[in-house]
Amino acid sequence: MSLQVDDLRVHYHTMRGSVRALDGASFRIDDGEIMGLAGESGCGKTTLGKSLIRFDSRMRHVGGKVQLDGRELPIGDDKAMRKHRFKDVSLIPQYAMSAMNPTRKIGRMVRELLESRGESFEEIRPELERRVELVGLSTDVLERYPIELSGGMKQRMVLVLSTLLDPSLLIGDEVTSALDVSSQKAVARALVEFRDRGFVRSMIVVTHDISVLYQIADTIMVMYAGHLAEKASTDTIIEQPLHPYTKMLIGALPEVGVRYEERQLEGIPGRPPSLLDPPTGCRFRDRCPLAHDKCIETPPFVEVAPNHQVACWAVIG
Ligand SMILES: Nc1ncnc2c1ncn2[C@@H]1O[C@H](COP(=O)(O)OP(=O)(O)OP(=O)(O)O)[C@@H](O)[C@H]1O
Repeated sequence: MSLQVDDLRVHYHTMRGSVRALDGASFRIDDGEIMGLAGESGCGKTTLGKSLIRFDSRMRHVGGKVQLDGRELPIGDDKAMRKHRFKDVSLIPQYAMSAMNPTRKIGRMVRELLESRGESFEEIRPELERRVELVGLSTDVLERYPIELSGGMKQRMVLVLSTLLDPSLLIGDEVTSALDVSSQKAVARALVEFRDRGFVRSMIVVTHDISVLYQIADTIMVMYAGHLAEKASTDTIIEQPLHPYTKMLIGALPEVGVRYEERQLEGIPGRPPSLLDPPTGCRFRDRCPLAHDKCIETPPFVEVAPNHQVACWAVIG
């Protein structure tokens, strides 16, 4: 098993109080697994991804633990995490391609990054060039400035860079967003290829866009308002989702073959609760057509079939 997360709680401290962005997440990712992380904006996807690599100044590790390849990751300890970043766990943050330093040629940027980690650029260069070509770029890109590359080229370069030291886990946050469809496909293909070649053991791909996950993810985990709702194989999530919220989310995607009778769920009124003061129990209950008395208690995330977990009282009984 690659990643094991137990009861992870991450909150943001703000002037108005604690934002309970991730409130008790437990799941695992197997070796070789590409897990898509889906859910509406603000449900905590980025918080989960970031918490596995770097806390920002407002984030607090309130509880829970994370193990990668059987060893605990000191996620709340910025200094202790330093030796794991890039080598064991790597992140492609949202808007990574726009964050590339415009004043540095790409090759120089890679050199600086490697040297800051105590690695030799010259030793790694042949492998770097091989991977640059593998993602369909010419090695000339190393002599170019980021501004000279298209969005899709930059994103493939960011993928090469973030996986150069063969991390065990790669977290990609909206890596295909803001790209045209053919660039999206090229980046998605590169992600799968990198996993297949063992450049990275497992991946979390964070996106709003379930159709991207349909192409590349082995499993999909759905979040709702800081809680996990459901995790299963991609086919199961698309074709036989159990959680009412997953059904609603998938109902917005008729093109991936979802049954029409479920599309009515798209129209569920209401909005997710504020995470500053979330209700007790199931956070979806105010919008849920199946809500009943029991839902004032928080449903556990239970394995209802092999590799299929759901947190819903109407499903688990
Ligand atoms: N730095 C921060 N300070 C305070 N609250 C934050 C901060 N970052 C995120 N949040 C809050 O935490 C919750 C989860 O946000 P997060 O960005 O993890 O969601 P998300 O699902 O990734 O959303 P999106 O898809 O829009 O990126 C939201 O309520 C958000 O407002």
